[in-house]
Amino acid sequence: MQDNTAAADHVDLCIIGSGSGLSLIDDDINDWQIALIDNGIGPNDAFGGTCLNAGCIPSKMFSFPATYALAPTHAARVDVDLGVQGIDFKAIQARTFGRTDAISASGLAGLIRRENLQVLFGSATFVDDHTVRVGHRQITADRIVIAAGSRPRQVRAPGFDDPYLQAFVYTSESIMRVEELPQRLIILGGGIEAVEFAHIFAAMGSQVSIISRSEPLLRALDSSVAIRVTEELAQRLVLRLNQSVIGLDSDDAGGVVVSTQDAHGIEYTYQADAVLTCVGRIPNGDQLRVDKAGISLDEKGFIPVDQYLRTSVPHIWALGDVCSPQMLKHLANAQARLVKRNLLAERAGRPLEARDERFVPQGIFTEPQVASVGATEEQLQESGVDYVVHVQEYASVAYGWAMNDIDHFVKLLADPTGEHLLGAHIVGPDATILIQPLVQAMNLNQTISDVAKGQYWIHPALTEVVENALLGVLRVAAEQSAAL
Ligand SMILES: Cc1cc2nc3c(=O)[nH]c(=O)nc-3n(C[C@H](O)[C@H](O)[C@H](O)COP(=O)(O)OP(=O)(O)OC[C@H]3O[C@@H](n4cnc5c(N)ncnc54)[C@H](O)[C@@H]3O)c2cc1C
Ligand SMILES: NC(=O)c1ccc[n+]([C@@H]2O[C@H](COP(=O)([O-])OP(=O)(O)OC[C@H]3O[C@@H](n4cnc5c(N)ncnc54)[C@H](O)[C@@H]3O)[C@@H](O)[C@H]2O)c1
Repeated sequence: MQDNTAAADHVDLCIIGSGSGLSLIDDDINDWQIALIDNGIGPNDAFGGTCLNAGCIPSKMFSFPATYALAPTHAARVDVDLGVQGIDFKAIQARTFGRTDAISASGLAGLIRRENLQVLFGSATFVDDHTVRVGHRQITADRIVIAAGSRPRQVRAPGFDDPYLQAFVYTSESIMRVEELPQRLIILGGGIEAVEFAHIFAAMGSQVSIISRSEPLLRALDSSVAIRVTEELAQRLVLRLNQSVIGLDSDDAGGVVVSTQDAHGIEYTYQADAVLTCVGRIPNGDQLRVDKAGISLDEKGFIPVDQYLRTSVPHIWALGDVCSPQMLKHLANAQARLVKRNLLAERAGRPLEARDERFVPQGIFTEPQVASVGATEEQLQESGVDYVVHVQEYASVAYGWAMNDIDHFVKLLADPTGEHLLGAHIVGPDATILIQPLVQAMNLNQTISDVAKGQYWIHPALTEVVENALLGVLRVAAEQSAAL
């Protein structure tokens, strides 16, 4: 990576982080001198952030072929006898990283050609609110954007800091580049990464066990969805729930032993060839010395930002995982677009634009797929908001019959008048696609009636389950108000 010491030490804009921060750089700000600082992702110190190098994109390039491995089970439901001859893990690795590494390299090469941009490789720390240090350079900037992302949380238990044992421990940044497919893989954690990687590695041929300190998996989701996913994964994987990890040791056969303890103090041991930690991510603000710029982190380590994505220091902005607990790429991208518009607005003396993050959807690419937007039923109950609920089974529509689906559903939560959705949760095939009209309805303030009745729904496509879910929740609301 270029570290051009002849370049100016004062710039108009300094960006920390080459993930979503990269999209700030385009021809609209060609008249600004820009510094972009990045310290790289994963074992290769890859340029371009998490999504491209170790997150959304490679993990989905693994999970798509993994889903084929379940085709025999799905096919058997509709009287087709399929066999999987095998999955070529090395070929999937080569195809995935052949593509993402090339995009990372060409993206960097394209940036370096920009005359108004200097790219600095290393870890940025603040010296004061206008000055950032990277290696031996100090860059002063009129404005700074912090887009430094997050990193995997480490497990704190005896053995996890042992250099010999660390060779067996992987995170999302290293597991997809593992030299050999582990025969026995233990995944620690019960969240999104855990269920996505469990699906991938079980399909590739590893014996996968998930160890989670709570129950069900995906506990932050609507509980009916979380329970459904947990039940289905339990049919294919070993689940050890409600157990806390208390240690890691070597075994006599060249592997490792993970020790756990349950709520009653009973201890268990599990042998593995590799351990993947999926116990959450830590925002990287703590490594930036933001206090030197006059910024304090919140109690969870995020950089606080206002409705315009400005930090407490008006010329320092933040976006993405470093300031957003949801940690989702489509949110980081939207924030980068907003920061860009606000930088231009400020330059032109126009009013700033506020963010709208009421209805940020989420898709989880395990088997079964999950998608959700808005409130869960538990959140509505906790906050005392009145609601009506309707669950529409895939099995209730013609395409669900064609699939012979018996397990999956769309769950809608609406205000008691049946006018607007409060939450939508889907578990089952193509959930991440089926949710989109509901995301649209909530973000564009469309009524349930308009979305359900104001358009043609293709017959007999699976989207009819969404249409019927909308009609169903309208019916429940009407019945409830008639009963009052
Ligand atoms: C396995 C996995 C799968 C995921 N799948 C999905 C998905 O399917 N859908 C989805 O929406 N989201 C997904 N995510 C989340 C998504 O990847 C992140 O929300 C998103 O990439 C965050 O973007 P960002 O720009 O905030 O941070 P990043 O893309 O991480 O960019 C931050 C950059 O800053 C650099 N940096 C950090 N500290 C410093 C410093 N001090 N100095 C200089 N540079 C620094 C880092 O090296 C990095 O390049 C996934 C995440 C993981 C781990
Ligand atoms: N498809 C997607 O959108 C996608 C995919 C992967 C990751 N991500 C993003 O990345 C972020 C991180 O994912 P994740 O699965 O690591 O986090 P998560 O917050 O979804 O799950 C973390 C899990 O680790 C457990 N945990 C936390 N601390 C622990 C400890 N000390 N010991 C044992 N268990 C512990 C939690 O109980 C939870 O089950 C998420 O916020 C998510 O938005 C998104």
